[in-house]
Order: sequence, then C-alpha cells, then structure tokens
Amino acid sequence: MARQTLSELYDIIRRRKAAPKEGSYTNYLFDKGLDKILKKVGEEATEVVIAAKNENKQELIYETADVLYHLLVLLVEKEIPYEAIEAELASREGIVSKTTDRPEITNL
Ligand SMILES: N=c1c2ncn([C@@H]3O[C@H](COP(=O)(O)OP(=O)(O)OP(=O)(O)O)[C@@H](O)[C@H]3O)c2ncn1[C@@H]1O[C@H](COP(=O)(O)O)[C@@H](O)[C@H]1O
Repeated sequence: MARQTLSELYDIIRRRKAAPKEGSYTNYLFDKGLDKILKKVGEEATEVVIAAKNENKQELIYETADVLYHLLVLLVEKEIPYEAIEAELASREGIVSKTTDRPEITNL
C-alpha cells in the first residue's frame, strides 16, 4: 500500500506555496489567507469529533487525514517548520511513556 508521511506532505505543501500550481486546492487556501485556513482547521476538527462518535472507523480515518492536511497548511502559512513539531513531540517522550498505555487498535 502506498504511504505518505506527514513530513512528505508538508514538503509538498511548502513547494506549492513557493511555486503555485494551477488547480491546486492548497494554493486556493493560501490565496484565501489565514482566516480561511483557520476556518477549515476548525471545521475539519469538528468533523473528527462527529466521526469519532460514529461506529464507522473509516469515516474517522478520512476526517483525521483532512484535519492533518489542513494543520500542515496552517504550519506552512505560519512558516513553522515541520521539524519544530517533531522536536516538540520528542521533548514530551519521557512524560508520555510514563503516563499512558497504548492499547492496540482493533476493529478497523
Ligand atoms: N492531502 C490533501 C488533502 N486533504 C484534503 N484536501 C482537500 O480538502 C478539501 C476538503 O473538502 P471540503 O468539502 O471541506 O472543502 P471544499 O468544499 O472542497 O472547499 P472549501 O471552499 O470549503 O474550502 C477537498 O477539496 C480536498 O480535496 C486535500 N487537498 C490536497 N491534499 C494533498 O496536498 C498535496 C497538494 O495538492 P494540490 O493542492 O491539490 O495540488 C497533494 O499531495 C494532495 O494529495
């Protein structure tokens, strides 16, 4: 199965900003500006919440992908490197592994 990491998607989005492509939804968002991007992040996050209440896990996967994409667009718009998020997560590693269980995901 083809996979795309968030880091790879971030780079594609960054390249769209540097070199706009005709018909690109990403460029449509950049052209509309920060408020539009924020609106989409809010909408997509709400859709994740709604999907999580549903039995259909595929819907939650779809909406999660949507919100992650829009968050990456926001990071590029705000000129925050993806590595800054990775570094922030890494800095929490000690805390998280002590305090959380990681149950296996079943029933996809
Ligand atoms: N991962 C995504 C991605 N996820 C979601 N979306 C778009 O996000 C939109 C969400 O749907 P909505 O119905 O909420 O929005 P809409 O009605 O289309 O538009 P709005 O006016 O509401 O903003 C859809 O148009 C999706 O195509 C994405 N658009 C692009 N990508 C990736 O971004 C990269 C660059 O793509 P382009 O910008 O199309 O070149 C490629 O790798 C793409 O796969």
